Amino acid sequence: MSTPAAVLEARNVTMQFGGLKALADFNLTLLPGELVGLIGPNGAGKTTAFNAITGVYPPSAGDVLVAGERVNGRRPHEICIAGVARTFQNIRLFKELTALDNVKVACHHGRKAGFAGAFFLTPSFVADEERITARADEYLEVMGLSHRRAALAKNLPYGEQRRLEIARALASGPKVLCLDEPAAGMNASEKVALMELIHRIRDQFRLAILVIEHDMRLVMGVSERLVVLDHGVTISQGAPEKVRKDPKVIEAYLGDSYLEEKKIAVPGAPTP
Ligand SMILES: Nc1ncnc2c1ncn2[C@@H]1O[C@H](COP(=O)(O)OP(=O)(O)OP(=O)(O)O)[C@@H](O)[C@H]1O
Repeated sequence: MSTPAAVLEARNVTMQFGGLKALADFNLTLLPGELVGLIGPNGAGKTTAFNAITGVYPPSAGDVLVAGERVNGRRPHEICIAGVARTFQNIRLFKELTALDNVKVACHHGRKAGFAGAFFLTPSFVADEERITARADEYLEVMGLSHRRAALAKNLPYGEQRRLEIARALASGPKVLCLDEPAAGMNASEKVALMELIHRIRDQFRLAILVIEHDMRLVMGVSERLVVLDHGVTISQGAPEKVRKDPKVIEAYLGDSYLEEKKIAVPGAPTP
């Protein structure tokens, strides 16, 4: 049985690459409107969790459900249609297209107009096209990019390219938005502004958002709940103030020397 109203569920999802278990028995339930941070040191399995959820790799074991529907084995675009959109750690825009066209491409999801409509510019095709342009403009506005609508994606400053990726993800009309390090490469004030923006789009579109972010202070400030991975294993989860004090999290991030220095006992660890 799926949890009522959950928009996304991962149940015991495991990703095995040869001898490496990059993700082990990963469980996650996202409700509409929840903003959850997925954190952990380098190589912890965060992107692997995203890849398993969004169909980049089919999970080696376990299930992924979108709005109660099992989506294991579906292709990424099919999972996107089911309601999960994502951005990537390395920006993946159509660099030679304008900002507007980058968003319009995503707005075309599920569009029925065929070749004939496009070739003969039938009235319904033109009306459809206008509606899509208007929608794409709205997403650009939400992300503060209206002034860049005609600019080629490759010519946008880095921070704006990241915001354009989010605009494009929003344009597919998702229930769940997975953001892989959306603030990477930004300066401190850009990061804070982006996190405020992520909060706003969550409220405006009533989205569930799962965000990977390395900046602990930032992600703790923006998320209502955190899930912490280390070596593919979920070592802690809960409210940021609880996770922040969890010795297992401190140990994973900072190593034993920090714990010894601060005299913090790790549950389950042998006493010296
Ligand atoms: N396609 C793959 N084939 C083999 N190993 C992989 C593959 N993808 C990821 N891994 C390995 O799985 C582990 C988890 O990687 P992953 O990228 O998910 O970590 P991460 O938490 O996102 O790290 P980072 O914060 O550095 O991006 C790493 O050891 C990585 O080398």
